[in-house]
Amino acid sequence: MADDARSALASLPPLPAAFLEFLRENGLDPAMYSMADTIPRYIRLKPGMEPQIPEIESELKCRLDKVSWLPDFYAIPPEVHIAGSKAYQQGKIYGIDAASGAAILALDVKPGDHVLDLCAAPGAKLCMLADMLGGTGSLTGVDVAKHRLAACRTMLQKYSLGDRCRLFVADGTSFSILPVNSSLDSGEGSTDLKNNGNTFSEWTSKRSWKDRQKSKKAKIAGSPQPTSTSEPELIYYGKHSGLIGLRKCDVLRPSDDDEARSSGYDKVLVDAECTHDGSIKHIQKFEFWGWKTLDRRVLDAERTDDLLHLQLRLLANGFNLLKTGGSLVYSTCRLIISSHAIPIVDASSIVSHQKSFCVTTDGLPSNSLTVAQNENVVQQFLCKHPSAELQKINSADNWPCRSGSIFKTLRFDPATSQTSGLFVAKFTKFQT
Ligand SMILES: C[S@@+](CC[C@H](N)C(=O)[O-])C[C@H]1O[C@@H](n2cnc3c(N)ncnc32)[C@H](O)[C@@H]1O
Repeated sequence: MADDARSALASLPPLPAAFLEFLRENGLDPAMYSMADTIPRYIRLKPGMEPQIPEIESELKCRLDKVSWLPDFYAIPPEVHIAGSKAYQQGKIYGIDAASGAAILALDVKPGDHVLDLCAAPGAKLCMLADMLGGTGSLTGVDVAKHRLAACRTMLQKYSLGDRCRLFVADGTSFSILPVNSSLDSGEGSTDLKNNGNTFSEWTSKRSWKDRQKSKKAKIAGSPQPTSTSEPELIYYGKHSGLIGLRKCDVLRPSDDDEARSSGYDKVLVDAECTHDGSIKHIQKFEFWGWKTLDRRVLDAERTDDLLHLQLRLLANGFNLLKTGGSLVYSTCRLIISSHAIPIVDASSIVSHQKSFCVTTDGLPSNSLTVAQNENVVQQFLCKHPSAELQKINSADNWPCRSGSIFKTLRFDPATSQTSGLFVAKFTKFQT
């Protein structure tokens, strides 16, 4: 252990034995948990705001250090808060970790793409996706938590990025609405748009009587989260999202896998739900919450295993909605925790249809739970989806990350990348 790390570890309150054991089993250095204070905070500058850097620096009272490997990203000291600043309130900057920015770049969004963000809230990545699309294509954000998705809506509007977006409260494991099909007859621009409630008219935040009744009922019933069988709820769509003038029944029609292969999304992001507790900054919060809650909130086997299955189902459904030739990026916070490793699938059974697949131990213990929760999800997914292939992330050559245990996957380690840490895998769908 380096001297810096040792002295940083000495300044930490004692970590509970169960957690130290977990770290040991996973080949993780406890010193990483003292690092959160030294990892910079990252902001992304809205394109076109570069001339305003001196003004932003003087307002935040710190230098904006350009991140050489990531366009429009700047590092600032971790203690600087941006939320109270004018630059933030006026939508010139937003906070997003550099590794998250890399996951978006990995998607390689092109003008005109139809993009799906299946776990969109609170929306930093969604905003970056909208920026990359500019005034082209379409962006669909989905999240199961309505209040979190409402925060996305606020963000899109604040940064004037919502024009081509639509936001659905829905369960991402079963969401099946495809991008707006250009063959549908849109009445946009027509003078006699019939607003009879069956077609989309311009979006308004005012809710209809029917919607208000529905949410009243939901409140009485305790506002249940959408389940895989509930209908998706559209809570926002932009002026140029292509919906205006279309019949609701056409747009909201569930699709099947065959249809998605030809008319699905060009790009899909599955930034899956994780415990969050794996990120260094989150683990540090237990210092304040009390280490006793760590067992219940992080190391609880049932909860974390449920999460693993959720990640797999989100990935599988995101892939179903991808069109042939399209790309999907799957990302999770790097260190997610389960008390039961899913058995590693025999690589030879995958090699038969995944020639590029290759497992290396990569310095991690073979029973590593971080591997179980990241690479194993990828492995299990590849086993079940013969039309999926891992893709090399070309832009990653200059990134401060390393290969994951599966060839072509990436890991951003906090210590070496100076980010909060992320696991990233990119897939493409080919014709079977
Ligand atoms: C890691 S966060 C996503 C962060 C987001 N991509 C961003 O950049 O701000 C994971 C999100 O997944 C959502 N989620 C959890 N289960 C889901 C499900 N079944 N369907 C859709 N979203 C889900 C959570 O509500 C949470 O907002």
